[in-house]
Amino acid sequence: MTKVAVLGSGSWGTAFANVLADAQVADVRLYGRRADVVDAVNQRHENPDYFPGVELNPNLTATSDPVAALEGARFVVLAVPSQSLRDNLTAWRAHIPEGAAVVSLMKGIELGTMRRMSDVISQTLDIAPERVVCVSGPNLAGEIAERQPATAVVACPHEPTAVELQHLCKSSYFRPYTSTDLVGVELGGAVKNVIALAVGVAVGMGFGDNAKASLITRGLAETVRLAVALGASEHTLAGLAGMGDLVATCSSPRSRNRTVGEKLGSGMTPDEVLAATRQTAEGVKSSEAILALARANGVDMPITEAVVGMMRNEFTPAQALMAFMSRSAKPERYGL
Ligand SMILES: NC(=O)c1ccc[n+]([C@@H]2O[C@H](COP(=O)([O-])OP(=O)(O)OC[C@H]3O[C@@H](n4cnc5c(N)ncnc54)[C@H](O)[C@@H]3O)[C@@H](O)[C@H]2O)c1
Ligand SMILES: O=P(O)(O)OC[C@H](O)CO
Repeated sequence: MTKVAVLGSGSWGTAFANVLADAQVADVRLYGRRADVVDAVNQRHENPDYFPGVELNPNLTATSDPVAALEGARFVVLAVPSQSLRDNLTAWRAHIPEGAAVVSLMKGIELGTMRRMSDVISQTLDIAPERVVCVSGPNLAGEIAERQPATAVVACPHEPTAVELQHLCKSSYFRPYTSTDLVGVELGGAVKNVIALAVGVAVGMGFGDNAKASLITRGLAETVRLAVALGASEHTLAGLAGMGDLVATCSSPRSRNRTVGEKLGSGMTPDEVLAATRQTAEGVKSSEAILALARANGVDMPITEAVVGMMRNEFTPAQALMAFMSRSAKPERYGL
């Protein structure tokens, strides 16, 4: 059986490891930092912190020893916060098997370097981009842990590697497609978190579906502008890792990013919101990196700019709305 190591036993690491175990074609080992989580997965087949009452596949085993998790792995799946990926990888690097493909589940851009996660992986591990895979799409971990139906995209510049992972994670409730457009898939996943923050702000301010649909649609337009400028195909952004994920995240009260925005829109300060947020809401930090990337490439991203301004406490949600609505009148454009 193909061995897969999943490093990170938070929300998505646990749910994706369970997808792999349910697909029944891989031997899956989940690494977690906390002994109590590892014990609960092994003994009670449950991760009570994230999915209380959800029964995980009994064949899914967990360990708090990353070396044991990584031994003999053909795929190494990474499910940690984007901003901690580089440090985590540096600690794990020596134990990642030669020739293993490395899979990013992250949806963020590194602060400071403006790098996509696949870039951070290739650079830190000194491996070719063809060995790096990204899985993304409309994948709210809670729904997937409950085995509700979902689709995703498995992206890798080396298509046979994407197909190999596709077979390992295809199950009765999880349907993965493949793509070779790693740039488009990663940017779709990272930018949708920022747009979901903006939609949350609108919800928190008490606005309705017109405002949400407007932000989703114009959010997609600015995502496409950035992604195409960086070499992605605009078709990728019309697919599951673009529009699909944007719609799921912006519509779901389960989204951490939308929830952060909602609190901001309802009058909490950025500091109060962050103090009340326990899980990873990638858009908070990645919005800064995405805005920097956009500016470096001459791309206009007004919604991202508004989110950054609100998170920096430079202006209020009401001022951000006013700035957005009073932009100059122009023809509708999608993409560049
Ligand atoms: N939760 C989802 O629904 C979902 C779905 C798709 C993609 N993602 C992406 O997956 C990535 C991980 O998200 P998550 O939801 O699993 O996050 P989480 O907060 O639920 O879990 C993060 C995990 O990383 C571990 N970790 C390792 N180093 C860490 C550090 N330095 N700081 C904090 N935690 C550290 C934590 O112990 C925890 O197990 C994010 O990029 C997120 O955007 C999440
Ligand atoms: O809870 P969020 O906002 O991190 O979104 C989770 C997933 O990325 C949705 O696909």
